[in-house]
Amino acid sequence: MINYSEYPIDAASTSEYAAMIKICKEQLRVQGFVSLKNFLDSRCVSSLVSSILDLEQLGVGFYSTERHNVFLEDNAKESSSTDQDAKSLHPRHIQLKSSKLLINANDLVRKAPELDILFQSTAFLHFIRDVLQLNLYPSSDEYGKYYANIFNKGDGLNFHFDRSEFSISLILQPADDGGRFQFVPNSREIVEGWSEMPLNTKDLRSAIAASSSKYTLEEPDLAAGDLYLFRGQNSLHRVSEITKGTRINVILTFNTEPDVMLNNYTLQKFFGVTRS
Ligand SMILES: O=C(O)CCC(=O)C(=O)O
Ligand SMILES: [Fe+2]
Repeated sequence: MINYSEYPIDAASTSEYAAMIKICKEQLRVQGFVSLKNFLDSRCVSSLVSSILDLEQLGVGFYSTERHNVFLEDNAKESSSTDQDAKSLHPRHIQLKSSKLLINANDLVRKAPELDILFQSTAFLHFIRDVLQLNLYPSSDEYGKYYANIFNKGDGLNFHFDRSEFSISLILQPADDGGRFQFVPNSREIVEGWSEMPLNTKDLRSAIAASSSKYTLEEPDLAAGDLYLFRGQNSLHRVSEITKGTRINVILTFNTEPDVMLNNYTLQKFFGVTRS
């Protein structure tokens, strides 16, 4: 399942393990992002993709479509305060659209047992603890401990800063066109200073170029089987609109406290479930 020859997460006392952790930590420190190419072997990826697509075919999953600003904050109060604010093109006032289909852990567990094995694996837990340098606990939320996101044509996750400190994601299938993961490391400050929110890659590049040269737009090549860890709180990012094919990824949820549960708002809005 895991490509242990390249990623010896099961051999924590070896120098190869130490070297791998060092590289991951350094990339995370500099960019807030690290990807591990081919973390899952191709058999495991194919099996997960077909299980997830079968579930989608059966009508399992919740399609959410929402509007949000880059800060994922409610701006209703500010935008109604003055006419000028209402006309402002400042990122805080621009509502962006995101949509995707989500299949929760409860629906995945029987069809995709590999995910559960990976999620429960102590070697994997120790590995992400070592890279993120945090005492992490696997989520015990029956819906949110892991979940698949399926992006079809027209779907995407528009520009935002995450609310959570970090995310751990497995890419199972990139889109045939579009669906690019793009991010601007440590960009919160410049984005807050923009008078106009760029809405596409070209305008984003110009807006970045107009500020200090220390900012860059990163667009890592993410392929099937890659694992990535991302600190998304201060780095503007998105999954650009899918223009061809289907993008599938799985989010694995680890928290800095044990027994964290998703709140009802998130469960209803993105998972389409209410806890019984
Ligand atoms: O799907 C991805 O690769 C990124 C997802 C993301 O940015 C998020 O869930 O906040
Ligand atoms: Fe995000």
